[in-house]
Amino acid sequence: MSPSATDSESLDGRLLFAIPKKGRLHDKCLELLAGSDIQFRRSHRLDVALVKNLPIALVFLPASDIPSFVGKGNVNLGITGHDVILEANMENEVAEVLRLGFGKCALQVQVPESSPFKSAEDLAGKRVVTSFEVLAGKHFGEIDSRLQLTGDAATKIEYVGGSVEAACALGLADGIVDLVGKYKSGDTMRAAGLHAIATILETEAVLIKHTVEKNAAFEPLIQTITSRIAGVVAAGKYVVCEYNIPREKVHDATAITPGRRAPTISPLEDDKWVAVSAMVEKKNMATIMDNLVKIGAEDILIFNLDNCRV
Ligand SMILES: Nc1ncnc2c1ncn2[C@@H]1O[C@H](COP(=O)(O)OP(=O)(O)OP(=O)(O)O)[C@@H](O)[C@H]1O
Ligand SMILES: O=P(O)(O)OC[C@H]1O[C@H](OP(=O)(O)OP(=O)(O)O)[C@H](O)[C@@H]1O
Repeated sequence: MSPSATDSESLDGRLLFAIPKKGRLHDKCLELLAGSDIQFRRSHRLDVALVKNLPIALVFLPASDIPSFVGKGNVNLGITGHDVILEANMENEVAEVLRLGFGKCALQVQVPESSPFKSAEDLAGKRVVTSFEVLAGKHFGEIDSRLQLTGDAATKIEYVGGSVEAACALGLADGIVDLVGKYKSGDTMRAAGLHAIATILETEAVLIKHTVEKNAAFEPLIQTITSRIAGVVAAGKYVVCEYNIPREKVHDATAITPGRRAPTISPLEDDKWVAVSAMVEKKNMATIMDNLVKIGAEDILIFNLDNCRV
């Protein structure tokens, strides 16, 4: 009989890799796994999936539980938000191996547009609702102690599991602490008639590993997985830019497209011209092309990368 993911013996010798089972990070994690050629089939409703081509088992968990699973060594590796690591107080138990460039958002203090409170200090002593009671508690704890607000005068932090943005309209809170997406950011906040008055933390998804020796035997496999995932992340971040430029402009061209180490410069049949090839950050692509045109570059081409190791 072939091993099943529910058969705990089949997990022996496998590195356990925790993946968010739903929510904002889930789909991006599946893209990373596919790009890293980590092949698996997850049976309906099962939260453990054996990887077919590597000695790994994927464990699908809520993003907020992953820091403590990794921190306590129940799983070896995981992907989650930097914010939830701090919220779980696991920053000393897990090592952040790689930033993944998605799940970018900010944990912000928000109040109704019409609120008289203009800063987190104004809100101190009032009612604050959040899913991040540790981080919000630390933030307002510091303000309270600075403003000497103690006992009944201290800020009242109340936990809710979701839909935090509704708390002010429902009369439960004077302000909230919640995440605001970095791209197309603030839709939820604006729809709820709120605006941000302070930022507690900027965060993105990270690859994390257990810090203690429990991982020693898996270290070579962790290196392989990290290198593959880093390749997928870099391939999403960079494009290759190729163009022709008069030879006397090579110096200017190199300043515009320095590449990661140096641009590749190749001769053309016309010896007054050279071809240049360099990796550039996707987000700067349009400006770089504008600047190349200005110095006389021609035939500028941009190529997406499927994968890379840089
Ligand atoms: N709007 C957003 N834009 C980008 N990243 C986000 C956003 N909201 C949350 N994240 C990131 O995704 C992580 C998981 O958030 P998400 O709301 O998906 O949680 P979840 O595990 O689905 O929880 P829930 O049980 O509340 O649905 C957050 O900790 C944060 O790092
Ligand atoms: O700035 P935006 O892109 O609008 O995203 C922000 C919202 O996303 C998250 O909640 P999510 O939608 O995951 O659901 P939740 O309220 O159940 O946590 C977060 O808690 C905000 O409410």
